[in-house]
Amino acid sequence: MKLLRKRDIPEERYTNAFLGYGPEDSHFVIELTYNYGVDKYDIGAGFGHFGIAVEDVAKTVDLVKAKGGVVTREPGPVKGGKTVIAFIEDPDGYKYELLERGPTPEPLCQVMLRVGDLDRSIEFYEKAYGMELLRKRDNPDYKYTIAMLGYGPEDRNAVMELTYNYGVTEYDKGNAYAQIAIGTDDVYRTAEAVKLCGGKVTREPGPLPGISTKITACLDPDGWKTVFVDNIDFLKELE
Ligand SMILES: C[C@@H](O)C(=O)SC[C@H](NC(=O)CC[C@H](N)C(=O)O)C(=O)NCC(=O)O
Repeated sequence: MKLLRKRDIPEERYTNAFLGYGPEDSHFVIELTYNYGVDKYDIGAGFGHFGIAVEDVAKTVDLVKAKGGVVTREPGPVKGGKTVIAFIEDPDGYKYELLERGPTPEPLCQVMLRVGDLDRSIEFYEKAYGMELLRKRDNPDYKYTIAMLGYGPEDRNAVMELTYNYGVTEYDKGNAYAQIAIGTDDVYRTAEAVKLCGGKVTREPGPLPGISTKITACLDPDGWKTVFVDNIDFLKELE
């Protein structure tokens, strides 16, 4: 990944770094936050991983190992499937799944979150967030079902991978993973849609003090947070 932007907000005692495979106005990126003086977080059990598509998982794993990175699952076909995967862990314990695929404009391709009722989540992500259910796959041998949802095909866009483990309805979310951010043309309408679908709006829509970017924040049925950011305001912020 490339470091795209770093900003220090001393008055709020944190520093952000934005990393990804392409510019923030057209790519999914990871926002890492350092809160002054805090060097450890609890990742919890609900957050799964970020997915990165690579053309050769084994070669990537060798590179990760050569740089002293931690590999928690060696390359090989996913249990119950064919896709070659591996898992690596960053220095804070966040997991990254490497997925073997052809070339893609969006290598940073997934956020996996565990949910307690897959159909409830699918309905919410479709109706409140306007995502499309791209595929759903049950893996009875390993007692889980996944649903991929997003705004475009998986081979060219970052998607949400929601995982339901049979019989598990709740997860400890820890205090490390914060949120995904999604662009919207109208934060007010988005907040309305979320409320109509039974989601909880935790930050009413409106401009942020100081920078005037309009945002709204909400929780999905499992309590996973999403921040919606006005598309035009966001582009101005990047200027
Ligand atoms: C290719 C795509 O389908 C996957 O990579 S699925 C990855 C798979 N997911 C799970 O097992 C989810 C259920 C699990 N109990 C959880 O909550 O994480 C996976 O991680 N497989 C591991 C493996 O070694 O194959």
